[in-house]
Amino acid sequence: MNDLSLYQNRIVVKVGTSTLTNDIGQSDLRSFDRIACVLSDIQNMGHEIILVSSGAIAVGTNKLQMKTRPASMRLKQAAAAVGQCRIMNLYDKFFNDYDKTIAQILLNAEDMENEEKKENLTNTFDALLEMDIIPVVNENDSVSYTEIKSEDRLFGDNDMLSAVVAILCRAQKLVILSDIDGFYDRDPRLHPNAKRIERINVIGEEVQSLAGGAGSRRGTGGMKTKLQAAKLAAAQGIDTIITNGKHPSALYEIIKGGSVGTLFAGKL
Ligand SMILES: Nc1ncnc2c1ncn2[C@@H]1O[C@H](COP(=O)(O)OP(=O)(O)O)[C@@H](O)[C@H]1O
Ligand SMILES: N[C@@H](CCC(=O)OP(=O)(O)O)C(=O)O
Repeated sequence: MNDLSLYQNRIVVKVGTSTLTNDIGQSDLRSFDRIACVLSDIQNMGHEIILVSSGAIAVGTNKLQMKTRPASMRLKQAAAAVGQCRIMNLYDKFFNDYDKTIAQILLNAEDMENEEKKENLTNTFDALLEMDIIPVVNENDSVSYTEIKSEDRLFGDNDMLSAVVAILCRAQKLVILSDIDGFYDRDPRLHPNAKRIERINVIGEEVQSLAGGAGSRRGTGGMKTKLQAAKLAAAQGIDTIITNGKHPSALYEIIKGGSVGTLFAGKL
């Protein structure tokens, strides 16, 4: 393949905190299991899968029996360090049930700014995928937590991280599993009559004005960062689909090119 083409069978799937934890902040084990099952099955169908997973801070907060998400950066980073172990342990357990091997990759914005590091990362992803291993990616929160620090959140949200990974790995599709069925003409939590939009070809100002912030205490970024991510991916020809993480079986339709959630069409 030449340098600009995409791997037709390569998919990056991003899953948010609100899909991996329940309303009282505990790990949603059924959700971990469903995601592991569908991704393993899709890999068995010949697709290459990269999973970008949030959840480290929320799961760490719970494991440390902190009553609420910590406010200080040092405690958030400590919670992330604890929670990252826990989520990898859960993924390992569930993927193992489906006979799959996973690998952990933790990244920071700086890793993307350095050509040598980028090349090392690409080589690692390619080698893992060649061996049918499913990489599980998160931001390396304990080293630099840009989500807390950066005002514009250009990299610091895992929505953006998933787009950056999709571009780095030249994936054909980016699927963002959220706590909502897709992108609506208004935030459905605030406007019950909001309508889901099936397809968006251009992410201009008009579309951006429809996006609100996070819908739950557990999610961060909301639709704003998902649009930023979709826009970044679209510019490299990558399709982004936003759909509900409670029903990851939607991925079967998505790989067939069916209409699920909201499609942001990639355009070069
Ligand atoms: N136009 C919109 N369409 C759909 N959801 C929206 C929109 N604007 C804001 N939202 C909010 O974005 C939330 C999803 O983002 P987020 O809270 O970051 O969750 P997650 O971590 O699961 O991705 C929804 O629950 C919803 O309340
Ligand atoms: N790196 C952080 C995730 C931050 C984040 O973007 O969360 P989310 O909005 O749930 O995708 C963590 O693992 O807790």
